[in-house]
Amino acid sequence: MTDRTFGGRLAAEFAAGRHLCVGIDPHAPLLADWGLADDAAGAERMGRVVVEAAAGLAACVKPQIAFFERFGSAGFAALERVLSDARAANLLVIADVKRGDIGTSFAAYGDAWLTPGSPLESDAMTVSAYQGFGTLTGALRHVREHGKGVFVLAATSNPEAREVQMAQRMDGKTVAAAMVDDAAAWNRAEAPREAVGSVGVVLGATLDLADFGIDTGAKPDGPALPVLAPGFGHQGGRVEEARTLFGGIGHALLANESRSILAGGSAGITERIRERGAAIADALDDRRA
Ligand SMILES: O=C(O)c1cc(=O)[nH]c(=O)n1[C@@H]1O[C@H](COP(=O)(O)O)[C@@H](O)[C@H]1O
Repeated sequence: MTDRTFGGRLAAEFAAGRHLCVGIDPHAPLLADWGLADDAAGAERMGRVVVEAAAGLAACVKPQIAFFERFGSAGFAALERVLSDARAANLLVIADVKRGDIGTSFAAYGDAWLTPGSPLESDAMTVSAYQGFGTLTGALRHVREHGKGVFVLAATSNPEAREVQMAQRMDGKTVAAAMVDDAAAWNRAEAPREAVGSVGVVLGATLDLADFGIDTGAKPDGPALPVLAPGFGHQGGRVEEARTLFGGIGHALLANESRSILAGGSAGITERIRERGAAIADALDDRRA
């Protein structure tokens, strides 16, 4: 295990009992709730307050880029300042960008979000491999060379996902299970001695993963597979059920909550993060990687 890899840094968070990922999703109604304008300055203020509150309590933050992107260049400038605060606070950042494209174009997305020193530098990004796992090569270079991470969409929390993600790939696996297997295989091949891999998957906390052909019975061979699990809180998933939901695949689980933590204004946000962090840590008590 090394803190020069994303997986190593995740392992350190888990060892400290931190499994919570706090979403930074400046929805218009939430900004109103916080007494903030629905503009780039409002989104920046929310982001920076969340970063300050999450430092030391959560494993990571996950800015949802769409809520910044809607303000154009001002939104990206705001996001850069949020990311810079998070780096200064030593908080892991997963950029929720869900990028995917043909390999050459996708590589530019990887460069934007994962190059050390880039204005948008993050520790990990969410990616879509529905154009083929091989298109991810450009981002995987940053995983290998710069200790970055990626989370590949596998079984997402939204109900519309089933028709695509339950479909069969040419090898007979469901698309969702194929993403899980390809991510785990990359970690086994590239970092066999790491306790936790640097390539993870997104699995919704609102799902029965067996429906998607995903085996939750046993821990996959090799490094533990990082699982970013949105869908807790507002979408109905309960952290108290995390072990039942993820079983053997949940050895390196990051539970994301956004609206359930952000709702209610800025007052009390530290307490809400502390409480949600304790709830997920309790639920996974014997699961520390
Ligand atoms: O990749 C994601 O983060 C993601 C995948 C998924 O399957 N479901 C999902 O809700 N998300 C994101 O996770 C966050 C969930 O927000 P809340 O429902 O407010 O907790 C949003 O930013 C979503 O875009």
